[in-house]
Amino acid sequence: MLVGGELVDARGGERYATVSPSTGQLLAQVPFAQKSDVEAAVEAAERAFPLWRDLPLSQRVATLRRFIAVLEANEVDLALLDAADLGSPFTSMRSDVRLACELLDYVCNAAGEVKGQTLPGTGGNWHVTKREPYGVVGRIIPFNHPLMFAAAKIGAPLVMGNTVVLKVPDQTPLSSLYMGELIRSVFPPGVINIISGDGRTTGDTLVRHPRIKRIALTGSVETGRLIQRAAAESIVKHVSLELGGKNPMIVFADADIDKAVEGAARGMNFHWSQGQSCGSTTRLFLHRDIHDEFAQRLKARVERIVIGDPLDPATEMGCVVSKAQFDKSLSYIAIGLEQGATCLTGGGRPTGDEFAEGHFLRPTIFTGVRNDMRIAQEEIFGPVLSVLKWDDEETVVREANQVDYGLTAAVWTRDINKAFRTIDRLEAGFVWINGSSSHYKGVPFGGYKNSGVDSEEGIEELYSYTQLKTVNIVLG
Ligand SMILES: NC(=O)C1=CN([C@@H]2O[C@H](COP(=O)(O)OP(=O)(O)OC[C@H]3O[C@@H](n4cnc5c(N)ncnc54)[C@H](O)[C@@H]3O)[C@@H](O)[C@H]2O)C=CC1
Ligand SMILES: O=Cc1ccc(S(=O)(=O)O)cc1
Repeated sequence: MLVGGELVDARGGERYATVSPSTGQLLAQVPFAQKSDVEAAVEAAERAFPLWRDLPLSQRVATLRRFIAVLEANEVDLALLDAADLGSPFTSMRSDVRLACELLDYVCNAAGEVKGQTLPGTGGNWHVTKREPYGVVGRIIPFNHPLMFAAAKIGAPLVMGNTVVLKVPDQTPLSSLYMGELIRSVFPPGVINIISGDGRTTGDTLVRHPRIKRIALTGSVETGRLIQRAAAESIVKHVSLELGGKNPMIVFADADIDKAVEGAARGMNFHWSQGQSCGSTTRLFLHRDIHDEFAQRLKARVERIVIGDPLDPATEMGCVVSKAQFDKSLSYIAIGLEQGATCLTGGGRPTGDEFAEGHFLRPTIFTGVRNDMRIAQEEIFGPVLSVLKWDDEETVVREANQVDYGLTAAVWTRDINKAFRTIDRLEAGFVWINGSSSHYKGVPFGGYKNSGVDSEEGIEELYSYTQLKTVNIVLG
């Protein structure tokens, strides 16, 4: 782990194993941070804060640019670690490293735009606002895009003058820990601290720390709720949450079918993460007139996806991260069948000796899904797509909204009026018209309803790592 500029173990020597999801082999024993280790990381971040805060913005930006250069120079190694630890394809993990660099580049460019205001004077007085960092920020990330989240999600708090304690994912810690080694000499000691461990001890201690006012989580709804409660039991905190999704993609009969079939396959992120991305469009609403043809074309499309060894550059889809995620997907496949849906393709492990040891699953499509079925309501976080048939606009919008989540949604039509009418009524924070899956530089991403609080990736994220101070200059 990286604490106060030093590479350290847990003080008591506690470690846990991280295992390859594609072969079952032990990859490494990594430090398991206990309460005293979290305390040490927070103290190091507190010590580093005044100097980092007082650096001119240009110097903080220059430091982040050196960080980007280190990531770029180590793209292959970082991507290999993620492919080995997570099971996603090496080529996708290379693009994750580049995405992290792009997101960091945006943060560097946008930082100067985070400004205060001058307000109309009262009685000759002046009133100005300024933005100040919080101090130490606690940043907690999930397993599914390990390096991308570890690198990109520390950009905004750091550039705004905060120091950070980053809690890396339990299941996929290797790339984040290696990143700590690589950036040790880039940042002044204690500005960025990187700790590994679990949620219950390591994460919870960070969340409850009485001198951390600002906590940010990317993770599940369940963890988001636990964190809101734990934070509130400690002090009053600013908690931002990027959580799960059960995201609808609505295809009208007039859509460009070739593009929409590709959009549905890409929207599931089979290629990027075996469906383990919270923005995945996992509920596909097809208009009755195009349903059968669309479903057949999508089946053919996903059956062409090359499943294989995550380390092989030719692999398009790897395996899911753990036995727990594998079993979860299989149990939802069983539930889908039990509740009367039809498995159009997939439904289990691919055949072949090379898939016997790993957590490999075929891309799975269910048709005949009703909106009240569990596979239409609950986040599976695996390669399982639910297809629902629709007839009228009002019903499809109601059903699309009839879930507890509200992260992303997609609408496919050639009619701009239909498109806007529909997106205006969809309860989701990030909506595509004739698109899916993509994130765009500087464009905010965040959820409605149980999918989160606040947004990231746009200027609002930078503001969210500042607190507002109003200064009254009394002249009158
Ligand atoms: N909205 C978004 O941008 C994204 C959301 N996600 C969501 O993340 C979930 C999958 O990732 P997982 O790693 O399984 O999520 P998770 O919620 O189990 O864990 C996420 C992180 O929170 C930590 N954690 C767990 N319990 C904690 C506690 N009580 N206190 C403090 N920290 C705790 C974990 O150690 C881990 O580092 C899915 O629900 C997915 O939708 C994933 C990626 C992006
Ligand atoms: O920052 C880019 C980003 C954020 C979230 C996701 S997903 O939620 O896992 O889809 C992907 C990329």
